[in-house]
Amino acid sequence: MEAINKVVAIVVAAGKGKRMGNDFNKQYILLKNKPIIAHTLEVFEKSNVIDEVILVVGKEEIDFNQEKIIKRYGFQKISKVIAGGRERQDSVYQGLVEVPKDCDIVVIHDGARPFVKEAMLINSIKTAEVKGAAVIGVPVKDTIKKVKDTLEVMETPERKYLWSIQTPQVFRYELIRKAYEAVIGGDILVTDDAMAVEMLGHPVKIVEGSYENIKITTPEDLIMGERILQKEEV
Ligand SMILES: Nc1ccn([C@@H]2O[C@H](COP(=O)(O)OP(=O)(O)OP(=O)(O)O)[C@@H](O)[C@H]2O)c(=O)n1
Ligand SMILES: C[C@](O)(CO)[C@H](O)COP(=O)(O)O
Repeated sequence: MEAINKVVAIVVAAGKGKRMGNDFNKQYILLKNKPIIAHTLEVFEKSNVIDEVILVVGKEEIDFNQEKIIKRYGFQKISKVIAGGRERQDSVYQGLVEVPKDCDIVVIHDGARPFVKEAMLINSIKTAEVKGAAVIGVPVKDTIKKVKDTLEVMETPERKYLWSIQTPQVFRYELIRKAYEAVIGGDILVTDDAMAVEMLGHPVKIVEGSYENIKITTPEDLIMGERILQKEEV
């Protein structure tokens, strides 16, 4: 196993938050009086295994993030705040382009997942050091069906093989850069980072995470988020 020098995190927060239904980016909604994105960045700031953070935000939100998030909460590890792209994959790619050359491991994380834990970072980084690619996930609890556009069921995959995938998703830098170079500009939309790596034919290992590592997507998730924070305070 090669020695690890530098671990860089790319936190993507350049989405529009359409499913939340507000006229502003959902990442700035307050949970316990703090913006969602600040909760997320705090975990990376305090982490012992993250050296540097690249924050990817909407083009018009760069100044806001510098002033109201980074300065306001005193984040020191954020080396760059850059503009994202149209799709999540474009935002991740913009981040990858900015990763310094001496980086060995890249940790990609959704800004909208504020309940990421240090243990998830440690375990996924350790696994990616050995395997090249590791993603956090949990076994699905519901039965999942593959359906047609008409909502007619096509098949029911065996549940024991189905996992719900979250972020962080962690990779050796050369591997994820190569995987994204192959995807960007093409027709395929990858819905997570591992999918780009899988398309290269490289194996990806799942590291078990937590059902609380939710992505804040719709208004119900805010209620769940407040509950999770309340529980953590006790
Ligand atoms: N062009 C995009 C789209 C998404 N993201 C980020 O990717 C993460 C996961 O995306 P999602 O939850 O879908 O966020 P939005 O795209 O903002 O939500 P919606 O699809 O409801 O508009 C979020 O942290 C989001 O900010 C991004 O950086 N750039
Ligand atoms: C990357 C991801 O969070 C893994 O679950 C998810 O696929 C992002 O999807 P979105 O539609 O961009 O929120």
